[in-house]
Amino acid sequence: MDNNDFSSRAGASVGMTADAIRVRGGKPIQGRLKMKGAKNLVTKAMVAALLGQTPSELRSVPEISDVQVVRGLLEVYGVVVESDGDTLRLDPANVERAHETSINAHAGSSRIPILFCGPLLHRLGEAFIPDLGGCHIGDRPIDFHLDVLRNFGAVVDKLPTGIRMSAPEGLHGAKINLPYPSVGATEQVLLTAVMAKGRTELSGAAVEPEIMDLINILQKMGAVISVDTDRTIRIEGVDSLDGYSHTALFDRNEAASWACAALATGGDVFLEGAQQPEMITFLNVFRKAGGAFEVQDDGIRFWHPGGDLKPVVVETDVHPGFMTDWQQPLVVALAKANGISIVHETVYEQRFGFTEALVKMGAYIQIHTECLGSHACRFGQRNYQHSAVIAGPVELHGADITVPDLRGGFSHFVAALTAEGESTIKNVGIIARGYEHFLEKMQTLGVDFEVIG
Ligand SMILES: CC(=O)N[C@H]1[C@@H](OP(=O)(O)OP(=O)(O)OC[C@H]2O[C@@H](n3ccc(=O)[nH]c3=O)[C@H](O)[C@@H]2O)O[C@H](CO)[C@@H](O)[C@@H]1O
Ligand SMILES: C=C(OP(=O)(O)O)C(=O)O
Repeated sequence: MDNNDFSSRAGASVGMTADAIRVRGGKPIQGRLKMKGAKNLVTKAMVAALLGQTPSELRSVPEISDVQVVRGLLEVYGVVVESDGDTLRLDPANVERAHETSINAHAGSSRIPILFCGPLLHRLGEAFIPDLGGCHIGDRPIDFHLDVLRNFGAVVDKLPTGIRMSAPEGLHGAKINLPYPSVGATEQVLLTAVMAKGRTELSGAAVEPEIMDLINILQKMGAVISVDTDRTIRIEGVDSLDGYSHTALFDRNEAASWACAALATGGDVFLEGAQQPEMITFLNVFRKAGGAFEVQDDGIRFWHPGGDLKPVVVETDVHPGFMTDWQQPLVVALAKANGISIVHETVYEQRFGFTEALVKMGAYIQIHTECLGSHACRFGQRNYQHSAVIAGPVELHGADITVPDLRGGFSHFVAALTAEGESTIKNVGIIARGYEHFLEKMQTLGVDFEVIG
């Protein structure tokens, strides 16, 4: 499936019919937006419902296309999914009767199918996983996932169309050490270990807030999980789990995106539902770059307080570091800062493709293969273009842009908001993967735009 097909399908699945928009920039964004549950938690929470003997209820579910994709997958497996406003009720009672192990229909649209393995192996004894989707920001291998599953006793066969798995002897607890604190692989361990026979010890785990919220959910279901301060997670397998009732953690990535949009445009936004603990690292960088914020009980206000924006040196990292999904809109604000900034991307090897469009719009950005942050990362000696030097301040001008991926697309949109003149942005449907009611939010914030395709 090419990106344009996916873009329009993604947007249309959540009522975003636009595929191209024209934006007239140069106006600060202003207004109040509500942050719903995190894309990176909600989709996994939906998979967790497969493990329950009784129905689950998930609240604050955003209307984004990644949620639709996972809903479609669950329905293929016989899970009955009902929505009422932003609440989902997921009933897995029919999974054994439906006994569907092939989810080819959704190949290529999301990375979540790989997380179905553990729950399906527990429930059905087998699983088939097609080629995965998600943003094209590096190779995104699944070797850690497959190693993890083999450790639990799964038999893995790679086929030309995907991966077939079975667990002839059932799954048993394991001692696992991740070579890198991968978010997905940590979730794979959690979703598999909770019902594996015996104990699992995972060292080198990722501890992102979305993972902690998934642990909250699994504990509500009856799982026994402890997290140590040294990235070790211990799980005692149980024989059965119930459904859960849970309000999803807010989307800190969406919040950071709109905060950067306010900074870059000289604007002022109040993000209802945003919370400080999950954003501490972002808030520090936002302040150092010249932004102002105020934490309130019901959300966080972000604004540009006037004066020059300041250059910063940032290294993306696993939590509690600066999240890789935050750097793209920040780069646009840094293009407007007075001086030279550096962003060293240490999580994905190819996450600066989006800067080409910014350069076309007048930004001064150079990408280097060297590690320009404070420490050498996995990509330093491997010829990956993973450090960006951004010199400002520059005035951006409008351009014709095609959205390459979710966060890169959002940064193009921010660039168009700050630019002199008009920009046309194509492939905007991809933005609906992770940003709820994007066009409506643009209206709320006073953006001058029209849908052109
Ligand atoms: C749906 C979701 O939650 N997506 C998030 C998740 O992606 P995702 O879970 O895919 O990201 P990972 O944390 O697994 O990836 C981190 C790094 O580990 C590497 N790796 C990962 C798995 C593997 O089997 N082998 C391997 O080498 C990846 O190529 C990457 O370089 O965490 C990322 C890092 O916070 C975020 O940017 C994504 O928004
Ligand atoms: C990389 C991202 O998502 P995914 O892992 O779903 O592609 C993202 O949200 O920026």
